[in-house]
Amino acid sequence: MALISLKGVYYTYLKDTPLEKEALTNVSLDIEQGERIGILGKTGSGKSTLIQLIGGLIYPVVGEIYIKGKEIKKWNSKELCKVVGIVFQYPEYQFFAETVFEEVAFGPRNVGVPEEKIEDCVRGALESVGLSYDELKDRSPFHLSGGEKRRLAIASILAMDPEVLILDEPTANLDPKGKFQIMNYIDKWISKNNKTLIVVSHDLDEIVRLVRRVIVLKAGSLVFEGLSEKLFMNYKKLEEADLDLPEIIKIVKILQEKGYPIEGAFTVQEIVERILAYKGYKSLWKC
Ligand SMILES: Nc1ncnc2c1ncn2[C@@H]1O[C@H](COP(=O)(O)OP(=O)(O)OP(=O)(O)O)[C@@H](O)[C@H]1O
Repeated sequence: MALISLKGVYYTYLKDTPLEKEALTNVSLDIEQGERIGILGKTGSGKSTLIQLIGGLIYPVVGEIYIKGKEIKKWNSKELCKVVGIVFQYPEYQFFAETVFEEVAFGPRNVGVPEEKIEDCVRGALESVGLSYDELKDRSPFHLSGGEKRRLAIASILAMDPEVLILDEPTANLDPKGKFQIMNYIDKWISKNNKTLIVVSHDLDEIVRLVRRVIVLKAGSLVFEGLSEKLFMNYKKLEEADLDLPEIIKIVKILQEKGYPIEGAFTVQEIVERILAYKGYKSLWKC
């Protein structure tokens, strides 16, 4: 039994009004415990709608969603928060507490973690994202740097120890160092705790660093599902979905168009090896 299962899901905003908009069309998807999956798609393709459905914030108009085998409408919202934790886009805009401690403590208190365990919970969550409990606990969340704010927002979800962590554009608007730190901390937390990860992005470069399996949405429909390596050689799916090609895929595309035999090469090393062999040069790695 999959941890999360979507069966023929449709979702329509403002149904039966002149502004009716079908945001998802017949989406079926299984996500297993411990899996890391990326959701790619350009703006308006239905990514946020999909994660709101998985988080039980909205319900399918047609189709069903099962979390741990139980139909999503049958879940109590607090219980579901312990299973699915969502970090929305620009989560720092939703800070409300006066101190970092209170910001992180809100979630675990809300899902019923006993008061005597809250301090450990907050400390552990902050440390998971590289923030010092002792230095920051009494500071205002609003006075942190951009990267620290984003890490704090992620910590406030980690503090609930969800089985599935969903991140919507986790590194949007961060500098390269901030992006790297966030991806690193998420990677470690997921591996150490054997959690399930769903990352939403329009940036394949970012997604493939965290996940192996990718789905691509185009105008609410699932147009690709498979390992990221497959998407790598199948870049037309990305072009079809109007997504920017990552630099490495642009190179693959040029080489393929020029007739280099790189079919089946998935890494930069494999591609270079193929070109060297084709040109009659020795391997850089095997000599
Ligand atoms: N509350 C709403 N009312 C009406 N239409 C909506 C609403 N929310 C989203 N939509 C529409 O549904 C479609 C899917 O939106 P969604 O936010 O899921 O896309 P997305 O892929 O997450 O986009 P982005 O990358 O910009 O966040 C879009 O056409 C959007 O305009």
